[in-house]
Amino acid sequence: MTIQWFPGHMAKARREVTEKLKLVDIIFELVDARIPFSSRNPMIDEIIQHKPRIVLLNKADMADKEITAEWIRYFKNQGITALAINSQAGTGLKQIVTEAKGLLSEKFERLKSKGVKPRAIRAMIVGIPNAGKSTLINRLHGKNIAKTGNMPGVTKSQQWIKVGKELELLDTPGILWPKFEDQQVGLKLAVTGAIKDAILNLQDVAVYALRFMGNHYPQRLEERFGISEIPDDIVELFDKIGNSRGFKLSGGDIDYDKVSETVIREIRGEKLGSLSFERPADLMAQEEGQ
Ligand SMILES: Nc1nc2c(ncn2[C@@H]2O[C@H](COP(=O)(O)OP(=O)(O)OP(=O)(O)O)[C@@H](O)[C@H]2O)c(=O)[nH]1
Repeated sequence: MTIQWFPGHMAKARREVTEKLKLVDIIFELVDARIPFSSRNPMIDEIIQHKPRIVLLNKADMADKEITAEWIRYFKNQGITALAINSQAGTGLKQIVTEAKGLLSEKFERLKSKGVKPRAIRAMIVGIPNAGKSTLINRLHGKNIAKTGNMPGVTKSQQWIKVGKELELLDTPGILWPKFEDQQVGLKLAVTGAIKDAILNLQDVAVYALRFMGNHYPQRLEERFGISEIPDDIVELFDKIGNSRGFKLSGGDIDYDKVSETVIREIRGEKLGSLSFERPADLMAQEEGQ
């Protein structure tokens, strides 16, 4: 799904999430484990206020395991429970209910002492487009839910999806916008496939991706593209990859678009392994510099 985020759309998205907040006990904030900072909504704390939440680092199968563990510690230090999950394969999902029960135990005890009958925990998933919200809902539900398209004149009421006996999930997730004004964030969203290729220049995204790989995973870059040494000059690096793969235009020049498209496709397709584009240390350094 592509959403053009204009102020009106952002206000509407926020209103929708705020409305639904009243219905739930807890929020499951879904982010991309490869970019847990850039794939969050910049106003999430303000929007969900003091509602209990669990951050779900989704697509953990595509991220660097050690860095995901660092992110879990980073959130924990902020008093936020974070879990690594893979919604596609369904791994890590059982833990969600366990953690939610723990976080809500006091509230439910209080309700019980007031004589309220025990009930399932009510939750809602929120996240930016492409975070994996539908995949997670389908996984938790255990079977595919038919997507209801836009039907003019039909008001869609909220539906609860039962996840075992202990959890009820709103069938429609809250979709919030990413922090796209920041160019670095935009590049990270592009390289992980969260925003449409047409929005950013392909070569810009490839430059970002190659620099990142050169700094953090040089060996994988060398091995994948059959190059012996990574030059400092980015054009030289494009040339080396182009030559190694034989991406030439008819006049013999390197086809930079083909290099760009290939680099991005292969990174997204995990041909260069599991990658994390953000580390908590980068974020903390950024915060200190402000
Ligand atoms: N490898 C991997 N892919 C995933 C995972 N979760 C979701 N995906 C893929 O990510 C893409 C986006 O997933 P969706 O469930 O459509 O994301 P969404 O958040 O509902 O997206 P919008 O409808 O745009 O808001 C799909 O191609 C999924 O197959 C995961 O844990 N691991």
